[in-house]
Amino acid sequence: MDRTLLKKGQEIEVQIDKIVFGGEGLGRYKDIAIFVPMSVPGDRVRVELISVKKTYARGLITEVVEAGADRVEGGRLTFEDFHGCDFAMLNYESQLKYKKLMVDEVLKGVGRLEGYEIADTIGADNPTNYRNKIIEPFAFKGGRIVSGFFKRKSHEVFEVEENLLQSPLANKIVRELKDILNKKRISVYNEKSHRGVLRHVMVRTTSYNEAMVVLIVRGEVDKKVKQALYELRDRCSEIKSAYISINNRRTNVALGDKNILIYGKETIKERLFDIDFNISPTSFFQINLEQTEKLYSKAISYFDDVDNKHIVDAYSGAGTIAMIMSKAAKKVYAIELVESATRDAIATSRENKIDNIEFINGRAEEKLIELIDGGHKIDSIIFDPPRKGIAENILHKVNETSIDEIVYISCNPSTFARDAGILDQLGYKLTKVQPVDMFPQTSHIEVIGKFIKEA
Ligand SMILES: C[S@@+](CC[C@H](N)C(=O)[O-])C[C@H]1O[C@@H](n2cnc3c(N)ncnc32)[C@H](O)[C@@H]1O
Repeated sequence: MDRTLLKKGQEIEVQIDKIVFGGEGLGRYKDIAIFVPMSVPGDRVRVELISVKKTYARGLITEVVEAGADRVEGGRLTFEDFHGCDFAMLNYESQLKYKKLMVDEVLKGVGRLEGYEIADTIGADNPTNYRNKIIEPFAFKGGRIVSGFFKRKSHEVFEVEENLLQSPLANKIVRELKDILNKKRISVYNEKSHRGVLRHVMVRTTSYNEAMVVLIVRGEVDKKVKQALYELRDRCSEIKSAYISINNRRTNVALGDKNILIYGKETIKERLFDIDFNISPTSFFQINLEQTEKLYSKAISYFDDVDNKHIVDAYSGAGTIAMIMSKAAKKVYAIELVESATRDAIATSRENKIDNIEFINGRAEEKLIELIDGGHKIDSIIFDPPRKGIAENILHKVNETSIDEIVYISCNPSTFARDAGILDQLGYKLTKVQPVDMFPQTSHIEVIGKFIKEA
């Protein structure tokens, strides 16, 4: 078919055949691939085309003509209807099923891998209100300060009364904060003019029902903004730590360079495996506590034997995995780039009298190489890098050693698949893969892989 027959803005009817990596449904119109966000296999949908390319087009649903079996009921159609959750149109069991299929597909497609065992996705008992950290942008709309999430592919803020993924405590704090800010009539940052004050709010909540609030502003520590945080504490006694973060840059990154403690403690604590971990505003901490316990247990079970071993925890964040493994290991090296995270980890280890971890602050691509070049004994490595994956020089360096076991946790299956492909070429075979649903209602998925060097 001549694709020029398709035009942006046109409405067509499509049968959805599958969900592809990234979470969109895929169907065909004549011989053109049509990607349809928020659709499920078996759906027959009317879509309005929002872009038309040479070999494919993308359309947004205007009507579900016939619903696929995995679709939830309730007549909701859009990303906004589902509070910005791009997988919430699927019932929960099906989310888990498609996540496993997506991981498998990307391992075969990107990594060209085969011969591994892939387990069913580990699901959550609580697939809503699980997030312990939220960051919401502010906007000024209809004469009011609002906050929420950005609409799909736009910078227009969409507000919801009770966010589906946030903890009830975070929902309450954000609601009270907006009420206070509206009464104080503090200006909202405008990214075009680079003027105005309020940019984002970040709230971390814990299983102790405590919270940290970080108000991110342009300018300086203003009296009115400070006052707003004090009034917020009067309304929400759960807040144990409050910061103002100054972000004067033209950037999409929320947190600024200067984070100033306004009241309370510098860190809040969260408990995992009987350890209370310190968390600063800028330190990484997994956002879903229930699933983190399952993720770490499974990852650690992938090691043949930890007892008395020398382990590297590369990309170690606030030191969670290192500290859990230190109970059985002889020594753990914890390598982390962000200074506050290393500082938090050191404080946690002291408070818990853990003395067999060496905390190394710096880039894994330099510090791990130094460890290896320094001749330190290393039996196994656990990697848990950010979305961009592991720097390639690390994988080549590891290959020069006698380390024959690697466990790799990833929040991005496509870079995981790329790195697994490189490891495969080096002789490290991917033997087992475990998808873990850290992000229910969204198409994001965490994976754990075990690699063994062939003798
Ligand atoms: C996905 S988090 C994992 C943290 C930790 N393992 C956990 O489960 O909480 C990735 C961590 O890698 C850190 N990081 C990012 N780039 C890095 C680099 N080049 N070298 C070392 N750490 C890095 C981030 O600051 C973050 O703490």
